Amino acid sequence: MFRLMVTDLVLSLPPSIFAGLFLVFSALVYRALLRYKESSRDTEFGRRHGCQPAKSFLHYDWPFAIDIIKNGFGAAREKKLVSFITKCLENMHSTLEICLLGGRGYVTIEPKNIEALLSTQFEDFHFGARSWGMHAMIGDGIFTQDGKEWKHSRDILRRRFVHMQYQNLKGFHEHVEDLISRLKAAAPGEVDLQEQFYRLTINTTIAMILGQSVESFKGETGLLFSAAFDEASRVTGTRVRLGDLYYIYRPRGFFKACKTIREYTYDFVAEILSKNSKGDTETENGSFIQDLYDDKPDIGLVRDQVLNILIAGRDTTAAAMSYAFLLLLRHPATFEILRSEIDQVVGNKSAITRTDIQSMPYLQNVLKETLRLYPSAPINSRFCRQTTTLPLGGGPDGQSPLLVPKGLPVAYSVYHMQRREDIYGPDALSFRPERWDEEKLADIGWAYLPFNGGPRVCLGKDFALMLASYGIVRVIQEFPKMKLVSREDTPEAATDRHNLAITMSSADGCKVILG
Ligand code: HEM
Repeated sequence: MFRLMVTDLVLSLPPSIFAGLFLVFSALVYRALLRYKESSRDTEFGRRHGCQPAKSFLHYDWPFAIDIIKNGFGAAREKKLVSFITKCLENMHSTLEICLLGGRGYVTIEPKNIEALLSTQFEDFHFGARSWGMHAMIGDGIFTQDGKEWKHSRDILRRRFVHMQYQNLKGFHEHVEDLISRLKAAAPGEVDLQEQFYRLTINTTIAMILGQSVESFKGETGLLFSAAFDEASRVTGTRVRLGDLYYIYRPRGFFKACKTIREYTYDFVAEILSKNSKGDTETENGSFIQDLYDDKPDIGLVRDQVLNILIAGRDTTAAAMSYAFLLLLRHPATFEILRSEIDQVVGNKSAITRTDIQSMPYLQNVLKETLRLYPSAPINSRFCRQTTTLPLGGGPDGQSPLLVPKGLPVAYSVYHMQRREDIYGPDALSFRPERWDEEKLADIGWAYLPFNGGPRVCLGKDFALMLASYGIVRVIQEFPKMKLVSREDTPEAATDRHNLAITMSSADGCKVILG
């Protein structure tokens, strides 16, 4: 009876609908066949490369791992997402398979696998969905591009960065002294250093890229721009974490914030280009923008590239400086060693040079150790471009390769890798800058990676380390007696709450009494 009804229905359909249904059905069958063919090709590929199934799997109790998603969102609300992820990774092998909402992927904290992702098998992986979530804020630029477009952007920008590397640090002076004046105005009271460092890094990064004094950013424009930038970065961080579901998160105010920063940046770029064309540029740094424009004469594209560098440069360096102070002030003996190194090398001198910084090995160790415990980009990911393997993580001992089919995401956590006791020793969680003088860390290689490695290694590493060093030296010279507002006994306690967006920062800031 049912069969007859269906036959009647089909025969009563106009021929065009019938043809349409037939096409859809054929397409579905074709896709299923293709998937089947691909997966048998992948299995064959895995067999040839000695791949074994993953040793560890993310444990969940509810179907589709909904409990993990729910608890993860809860932890993020309480600023405890990093600790939540730490718990999930506990007692696991260094590479594990996860399956969330039916989507499979790997998470790794294994140096060899991370080296494969970022360097030795660079061509097998790309950014994938990560870039889509960033697009509304920063458009197309070095941070969102892949393949040929990325390579082109990188070549152009690298030339500018290499050039900057040989500059003395005079460009930082004005902005660091502005910071010191703001702190002096607040002394001897309480101040959140983290907020102040954000202001310092946005000013210096803008000055470096736009090549003119930041006068135009001072006052209301600068504040509006910074507030919009904060809001847009915060939302963009969550959109990036949502992968290809990024578009479902669109809180009120987000698109307005994106519009504000995009319009302001467009105007700044246009103004500089117009000044350049009249021969009116204040410093030779104006050529940063000019280089980009000469390469592709489209102000919108130059604007996007500028925003890409801003997002890469602002939060990362400010967070590193804040965590450095949090750690130093919880370890007064370490603070004292650094203070006395500063005293010996530069005394009260305020114009710090590159040579001064290079003569302070303890300061370099402090920054290295800070970025080990709190890497600014703690968790990152890549998507597989073509079916490949990861060197480790498969088989009963986790020593066999793993098959990575095309399209699969692989997340890597530098944060957790840099805290591994089997690599850094039983005191891996302690802040101990001296460890960097020990021989066993001399060949640390891919197990220390705050600036990434391989072809996409951070372009601003030298800039960031010089600025952070300069800022730390000046703040300690001026306020050698500063104290944390709430001094916890355990070094980790107060920094345990983090904002995890694209970068990580202390959710409670770095509140100090300047003394
Ligand atoms: C402590 C400070 C910093 C840290 C820890 C840091 C870390 C990183 C990391 C981990 C990446 C790789 C991201 C990825 O491929 O997924 C990266 C890329 C990048 N960084 Fe930094 N960064 C810092 C400061 C800066 C600064 C100050 C600038 C510029 C002013 C900058 C410019 C860039 C650029 C342009 C890229 C993209 C490189 C590419 O994809 O080819 N960074 N950074």
